[in-house]
Amino acid sequence: MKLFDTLTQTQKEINKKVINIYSCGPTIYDYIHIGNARPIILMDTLIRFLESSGVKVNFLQNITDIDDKIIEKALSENKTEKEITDKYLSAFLDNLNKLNIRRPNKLIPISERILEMDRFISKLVNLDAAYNVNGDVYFDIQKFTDEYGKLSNKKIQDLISGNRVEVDIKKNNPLDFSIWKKTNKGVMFNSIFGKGRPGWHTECVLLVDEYFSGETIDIHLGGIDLQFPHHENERIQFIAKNNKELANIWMHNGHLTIDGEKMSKSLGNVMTLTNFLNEYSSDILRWIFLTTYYKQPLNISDDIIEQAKKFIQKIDNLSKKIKQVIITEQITMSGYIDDNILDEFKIHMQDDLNTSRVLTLIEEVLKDINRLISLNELKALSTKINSLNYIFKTLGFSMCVNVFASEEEKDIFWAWKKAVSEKEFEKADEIRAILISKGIL
Ligand SMILES: Nc1ncnc2c1ncn2[C@@H]1O[C@H](COP(=O)(O)OP(=O)(O)OP(=O)(O)O)[C@@H](O)[C@H]1O
Ligand SMILES: [Zn+2]
Repeated sequence: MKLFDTLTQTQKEINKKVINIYSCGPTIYDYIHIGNARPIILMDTLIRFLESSGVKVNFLQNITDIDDKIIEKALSENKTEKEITDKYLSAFLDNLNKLNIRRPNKLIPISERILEMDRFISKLVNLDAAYNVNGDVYFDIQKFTDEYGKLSNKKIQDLISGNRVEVDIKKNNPLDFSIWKKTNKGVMFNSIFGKGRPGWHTECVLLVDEYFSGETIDIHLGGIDLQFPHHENERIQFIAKNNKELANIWMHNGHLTIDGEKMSKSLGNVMTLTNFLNEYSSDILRWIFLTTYYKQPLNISDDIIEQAKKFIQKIDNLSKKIKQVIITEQITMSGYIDDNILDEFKIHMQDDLNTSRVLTLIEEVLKDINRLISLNELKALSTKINSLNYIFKTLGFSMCVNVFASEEEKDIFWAWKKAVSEKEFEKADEIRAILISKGIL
């Protein structure tokens, strides 16, 4: 399949039997918002599709449980960092369950890798790619001027003269970034450099390096806001240590916006995922994300939520209709799938996850299904419905169209018909309520 790579700004072919993937995980100091769910659902869609095509996926994700934001929150709430991270990690995992996310093969809290971090940073220092200033360790950009800035298409000189970086007298160069931070505040760890804690950019690259044994991985994913400096800094450390690219494909999702602005904790315009899922559903959020090319910004609005609700309602109504057809026409659905529909689905997904085109395909299949029902051409019905259900499952939706009616359901349905025809309206109403609760009417 083809996926867009930020580094080369091209669509790259990726056709392997085993695919290694890394995605930057959350910093667990607060509930995640629906913007944070965009890379999560994007990754889930990609992995589900790859696995449905027989690819073995090794998916690694970190949990940033050491960070200044966590320390600040712990201090402000008079709690330990662990109390904060335990609370938000369990909320995050609960969110993943409710979103029906295929779990990473490995989900590693960085606090479990401090020894390895020490070794990784020492290696960079020994290679002269980093330097220690009284217990603060910095990456030395000056040694990598050929490579630094390539991922985000920035020139080192522009970055310095653009005054985008704070001046720190301990650094050789204003762009050098902290990889081990000496500290006397908040949680800290022993290292050969003294007490401190790791820098965020090193957390991710260390895990990639360790878990995938220093080999270039296939896909690295994160939101576009992480492209610079976070991913640039991950990449340069990997190159410094291994003399090879970190990832073959750098995937970046566009922002979820609200009133045209990035949804972000710092701007205070967030809707937490928990609240969204309480009010709407995981299927509604998935549908909304699928409407737009993942690299484009996507604005969340009442309007798009309404459209999503209508879609889900349409599937629900169809499901009921099919169940009634199965009962009244006494048909049994086959297990066959329409290969043409599946082929088309695959072609769109292989085209850099052209999910909006997949939604159009779904609408076409729905039209076909309704046409077959109105013409009473029931033989071809099951292959269409099975194909639709296959697509829903592969995209991680929990909804599907009924293809079966139990004997009990059939009996209740006919009892209702009988009550209606015999004008026993009270009884008919009672049975009708049962049929509604069973999703038949
Ligand atoms: N509005 C958004 N739309 C899409 N992706 C986003 C959005 N905000 C954050 N992300 C992505 O979510 C993932 C987790 O990011 P991170 O933990 O840095 O977010 P955050 O600190 O909560 O962001 P913020 O403080 O801006 O709300 C990253 O891949 C990031 O790019
Ligand atoms: Zn990262």
